[in-house]
Amino acid sequence: MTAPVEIAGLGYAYGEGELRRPVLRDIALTLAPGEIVLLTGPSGSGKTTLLTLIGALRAMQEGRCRVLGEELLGASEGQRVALRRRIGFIFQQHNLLGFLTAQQNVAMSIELDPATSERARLERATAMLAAVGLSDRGASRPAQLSGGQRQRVAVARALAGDPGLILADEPTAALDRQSGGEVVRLLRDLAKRRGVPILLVTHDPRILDIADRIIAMEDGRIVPTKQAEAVPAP
Ligand SMILES: Nc1ncnc2c1ncn2[C@@H]1O[C@H](COP(=O)(O)OP(=O)(O)OP(=O)(O)O)[C@@H](O)[C@H]1O
Repeated sequence: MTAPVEIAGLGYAYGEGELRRPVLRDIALTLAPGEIVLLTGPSGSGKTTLLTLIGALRAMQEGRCRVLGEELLGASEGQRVALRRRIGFIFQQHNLLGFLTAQQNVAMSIELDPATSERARLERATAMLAAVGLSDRGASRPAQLSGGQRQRVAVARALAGDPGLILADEPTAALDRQSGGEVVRLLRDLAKRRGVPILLVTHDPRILDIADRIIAMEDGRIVPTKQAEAVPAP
């Protein structure tokens, strides 16, 4: 069986001609089913760019990147859009729609196939909100919720589509310790119960302990982490 994410020799540059600036070089990374990998590193080291490439949010330039069985190098926009529907995205800015209720925001990510009635979608959204501890807030709009509650709605939305992979960019940065801990526990449960791998960009030292593996980036490359260096030889 192939891994949910397999990357080799990935490179990426912004700009063209004289303005061309490489920001990712020779990246290799594999995620196993259910694995939680934290991606750390200084600002500007390329973490978000890597996340958006894996999430098929931008077109690949160089190397191999196979995500949920799809090769992204040379993939069409249509193929990338189809793949994005199979990925749950959680960003620091939760990107909830302000004019929709929490329940409607979550229901949005449930595939619009003809077999799923609107009622079934809303019921599933309600169940997902209950799973993140917000069963009584389905009718609230984002502005009526706390930062932690909004981020939990974003988690419910990312999970509602039954994703094969979760990509999260600083999901706890704006949260206090308790809310951040809750969000992280929800993600860990999902990874372990359903075998969904999670790649999570973070600067938040409070959540390092959920990781199966921590990788660090520096200047566009993956570098050995202190933790890995600290592991004694067998
Ligand atoms: N759209 C863009 N056009 C040109 N350069 C960009 C663009 N987006 C990012 N960059 C540059 O690419 C480099 C990597 O940025 P990226 O956002 O991937 O880093 P990061 O590690 O996620 O940083 P941070 O931790 O601050 O979010 C930075 O030097 C950044 O200025």
